[in-house]
Amino acid sequence: MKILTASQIREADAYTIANEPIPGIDLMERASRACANWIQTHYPPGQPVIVFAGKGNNGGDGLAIARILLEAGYRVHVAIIQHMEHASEDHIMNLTRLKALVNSPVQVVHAVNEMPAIPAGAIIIDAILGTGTNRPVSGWLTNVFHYINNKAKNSTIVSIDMPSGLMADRSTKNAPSVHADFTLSFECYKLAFMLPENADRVGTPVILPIGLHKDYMQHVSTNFHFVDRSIIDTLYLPRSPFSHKGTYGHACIIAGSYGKMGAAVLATRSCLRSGAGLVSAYVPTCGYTILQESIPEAMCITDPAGEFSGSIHDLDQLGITFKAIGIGPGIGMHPSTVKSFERWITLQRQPVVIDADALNIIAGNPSLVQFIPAHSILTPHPKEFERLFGKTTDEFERLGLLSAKAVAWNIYILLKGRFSAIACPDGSIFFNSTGNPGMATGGSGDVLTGILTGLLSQGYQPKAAVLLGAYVHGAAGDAASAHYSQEAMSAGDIIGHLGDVFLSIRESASTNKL
Ligand SMILES: NC(=O)C1=CN([C@@H]2O[C@H](COP(=O)(O)OP(=O)(O)OC[C@H]3O[C@@H](n4cnc5c(N)ncnc54)[C@H](O)[C@@H]3O)[C@@H](O)[C@H]2O)[C@@H](O)CC1
Ligand SMILES: [K+]
Repeated sequence: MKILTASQIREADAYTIANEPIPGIDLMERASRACANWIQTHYPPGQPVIVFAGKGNNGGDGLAIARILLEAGYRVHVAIIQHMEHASEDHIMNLTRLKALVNSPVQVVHAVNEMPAIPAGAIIIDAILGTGTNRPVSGWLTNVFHYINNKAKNSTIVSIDMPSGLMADRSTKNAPSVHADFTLSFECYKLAFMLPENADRVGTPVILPIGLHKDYMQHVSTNFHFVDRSIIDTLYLPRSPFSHKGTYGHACIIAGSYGKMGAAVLATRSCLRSGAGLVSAYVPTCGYTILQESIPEAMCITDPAGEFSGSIHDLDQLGITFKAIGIGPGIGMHPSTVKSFERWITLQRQPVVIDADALNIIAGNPSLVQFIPAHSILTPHPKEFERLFGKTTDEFERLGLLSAKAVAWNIYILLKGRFSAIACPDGSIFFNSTGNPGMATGGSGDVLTGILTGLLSQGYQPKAAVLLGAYVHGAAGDAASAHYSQEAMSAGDIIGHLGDVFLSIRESASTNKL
């Protein structure tokens, strides 16, 4: 799914109005009905509803939702927030329609002391500002937001299109905004929803299709995408009935050190569970028994240094042709490991997966960047990202940096998070849609490294591998949390659920082809 900017959404609205064609007021009615339906599906008519409406089209949506809910038997109170003098045309039209209803209560609020009381258990509809927000909110609106956020007990804030105060494409990290429980947003995710700085403002985003014109949506060009199932199904490569283990490549996981052999075990196991034909683990001698006993299906190559790896650079001399290599989980930062990694990276000619301490080694010696093979995949978490690329003032700036580095280094960078951001060498960014907080646990990243290496090994191109790998990793985490709970699940449980995810993708990909 494409993620559009506020101005592209305005263009999409205008294109739809002109080419469907449909009057703007009817498009607003469609959007408002989609919201009202969602509310009616989730909350019974007995609950009081308070609608806070601004003076633009977001407010117009609020007024239309109020009318539809009133007609459906809800008790609705409407407060128009006078944040500007003149109302939009469609706001005025919807106000007229609302006032035509018998006993419809409409109050105009000019100051925070005029705000209506919010009863316990109320559904608060926040339709003050939407994608038209063009500056951080200040002045008395700040107090209005504060009043709404300090809502009465058991009430729920449902923001329409955007939590008021948030800008779709710019940081409003330090500006006031409504903190929604749910944000019902039209047609597509907004960039602001993808960023951790807005997590407690957006609440749960719900995307409601409103039938914006297909031609516009197909042709509009954007750098930002949300990786949903429709993208994933097109990436999946079914295995050929005539294949053998050689078809799916020999993968190598370079991982582990004394006390961190679990990282090697997790990455190796997830690599095997992601379809590699053969998997070798390259580990220090101290990890030999651990690895062989826990994963009999994997081969094991040992580094003579003992408790850490110091001869990674000699791997190429073994005469084995690896189809894909993943390096980093648990390797540590012993000076010999650092030196050995530095030599090894200069010898690589095909895309590799680089994670954890391998990233920290590169951060400590930025001249290594020139040796990272084109289209390699780097998987930093935010701290590793900062060590590699430096600090940024907000997360929009960080996205810009992420994209610029992926272009400059000609690589894929997967920045881990709730919606992991995957930057591609062409500058585009894909946000992964799966995963949950239960995955914020030791070893989860090692599992991802193994999955990515396994996918590369069996012939996925790096872009397909990183998009599919991130999705599968998150989806297996979701399945694990459904089974064990977010608290009790561990990284190994993610591996345990990879099978369910591959089965389900295989099934829907083959159904789509019928
Ligand atoms: N155009 C269309 O056809 C549709 C628009 N829709 C709704 O229209 C919304 C966009 O409407 P508008 O473009 O009228 O904009 P908004 O309703 O978001 O904002 C209204 C006005 O508030 C003012 N404003 C901006 N920032 C402010 C700030 N920080 N403090 C105080 N005032 C500020 C601006 O003058 C802005 O035009 C969408 O979010 C969506 O809810 C939907 O009804 C779907 C269809
Ligand atoms: K809003």
